[in-house]
Amino acid sequence: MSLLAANSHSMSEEEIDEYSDGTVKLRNANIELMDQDILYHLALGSESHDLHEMFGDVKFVCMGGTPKRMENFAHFIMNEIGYKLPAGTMLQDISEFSYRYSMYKVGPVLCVSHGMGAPSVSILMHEMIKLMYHAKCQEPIFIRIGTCGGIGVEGGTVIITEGALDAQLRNSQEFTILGKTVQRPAKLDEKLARELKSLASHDDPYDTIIGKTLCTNDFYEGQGRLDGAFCDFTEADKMAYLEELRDHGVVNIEMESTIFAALTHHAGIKAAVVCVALLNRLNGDQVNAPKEVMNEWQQRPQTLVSRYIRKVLAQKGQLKNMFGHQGLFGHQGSIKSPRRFKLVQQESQAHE
Ligand SMILES: O=P(O)(O)O[C@H]1O[C@H](CO)[C@@H](O)[C@H]1O
Ligand SMILES: O=c1cc[nH]c(=O)[nH]1
Repeated sequence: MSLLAANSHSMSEEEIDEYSDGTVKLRNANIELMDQDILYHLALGSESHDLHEMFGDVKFVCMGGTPKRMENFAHFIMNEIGYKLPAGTMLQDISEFSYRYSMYKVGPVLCVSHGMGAPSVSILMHEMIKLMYHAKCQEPIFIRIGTCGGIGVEGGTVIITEGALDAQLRNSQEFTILGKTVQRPAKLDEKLARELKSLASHDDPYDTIIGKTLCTNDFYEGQGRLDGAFCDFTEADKMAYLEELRDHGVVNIEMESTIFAALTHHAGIKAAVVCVALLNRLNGDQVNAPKEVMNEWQQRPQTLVSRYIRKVLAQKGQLKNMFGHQGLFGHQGSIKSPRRFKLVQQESQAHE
């Protein structure tokens, strides 16, 4: 009998949406049969760390391209939800020794950097979904907090993705598995997108809109820029392409939404993408807003997501309960076998 047939946890496309206990299930029966599962790029392991103890309370997984943005978000959300670290402790990058991604935990919120583009996000998503599984997290929600180029929208506009399209305008992500092409739907949670939109305030000094997002594998030629190292098309070609995208309902371009949507959907995890536009691509290609302005713009998706997290926690009556929680320092202390943890670190360093 094949491994998949032998294991009741391998799930069909229909079943995965209907699991009843709220925990994340894996579509891979192999994992349960392994002695240990090393989440190599996170510097964590299912035997070396007590993942349930460390991450079992996670409800929100927020991701964005850069380690600094996610560290800032961790500090921001800590303040927003009134989470207190134990005296004398500070936020730590849990995945520091992977030298790949950064991860900060603030109570029920995990803040993780994902790097640029589909391959980087794909590796992280496999390990994050497995982390949710090992930790037995209940119905975690994944949100990407990103930046993008706007199409017909001004820099500083916040854009919630209602449909993620690949470079051929398909609402899916293409994978090559064992040499074969596989398409998986790039589905985000529509209700979550609407709920996020509803949390935009009339008092916000910027627009928050919902629209389709184009996801490319490149920042330059792939996004129709004239300012890459190479360019074999004219400005008129570029403008015709951007107008075509606009006619299709596309309001922004970035580089991770389809893989993020496809893998969360495949795992039965609700997800959303919220980005801020750094420029209006109809007006140019260079990202040239002053640093301070861009920093303030990048805060905007974080503010929207924090309103959502606060709302959910308030509904659960958990906004104030967090003061008594075990802080991050406590979680860092949940390594089951320090020796194994050292090995994971050494292995990570050896692959640097
Ligand atoms: O701001 P982040 O999250 O990194 O995302 C956007 O910025 C990068 C390009 O500058 C791409 O990864 C794109 O998707
Ligand atoms: O134009 C842009 C800006 C940010 N990120 C992108 O992928 N494209």
